[in-house]
Amino acid sequence: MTDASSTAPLLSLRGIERSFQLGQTRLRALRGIDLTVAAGEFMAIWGPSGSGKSTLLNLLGLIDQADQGLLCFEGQDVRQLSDDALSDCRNRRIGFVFQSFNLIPVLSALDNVGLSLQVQGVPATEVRRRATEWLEQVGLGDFLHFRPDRLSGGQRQRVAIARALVGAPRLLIADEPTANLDSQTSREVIDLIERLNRDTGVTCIFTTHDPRLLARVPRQLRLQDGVISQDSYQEAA
Ligand SMILES: Nc1ncnc2c1ncn2[C@@H]1O[C@H](COP(=O)(O)OP(=O)(O)OP(=O)(O)O)[C@@H](O)[C@H]1O
Repeated sequence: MTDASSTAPLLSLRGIERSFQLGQTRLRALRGIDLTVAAGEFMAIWGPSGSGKSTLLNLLGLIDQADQGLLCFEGQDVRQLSDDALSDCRNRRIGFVFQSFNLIPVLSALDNVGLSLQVQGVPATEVRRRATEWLEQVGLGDFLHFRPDRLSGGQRQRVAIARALVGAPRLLIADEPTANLDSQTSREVIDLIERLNRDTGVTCIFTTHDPRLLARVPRQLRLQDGVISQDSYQEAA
């Protein structure tokens, strides 16, 4: 990352376009997105099915690249990064949570959370210490040795959140983290993400279909037909 990273917003998007070719037609999933996200924000992206939420989240998580426009992560234009630098940025600075949890079924909660640190060559005692600490943070201190099939959906998502944050990323990206959970558990998961955002300062961005989950979220970005139709920050300004 460049020297600009200390003062720049975490994410800055200008004129972002993303299209997909479907047979003869070109589908414009994002049609000119301008967005600035400061470090430490907690933001929900919501809106109808097909409005471009996942497409935008994939760009913010550096999983996908725009066809047009400028996207800077910590002040760095991501188009200027080599594939290796982009992967390194994604692996070290961004944690991901998915709607279907994506835990490894044969590993305990502790090993699921510690795996990425182990792969990075962190010593085993340190891996264990940090994974235990994170599982305690998400309220699963009594479930360290449970495999995913012995955990409820809400508990699995908590393991996934611990796994996403154990490497101390700058950004947590969660694509519909509550889609497979009942409404009470969904609220608990969003409350947990909100507390972790407050306590650790990690920037958190998640997508949802469910407007009932927005009450605790300071910034709400509504997408419709590939454009931002509402941004609660701009309305408040
Ligand atoms: N890889 C792809 N190939 C072709 N079309 C795609 C692809 N990804 C997304 N699209 C299209 O782009 C548009 C936006 O999709 P996206 O998944 O971002 O919407 P969404 O708001 O996340 O929808 P949902 O709430 O149903 O998940 C949709 O019309 C979708 O069909």
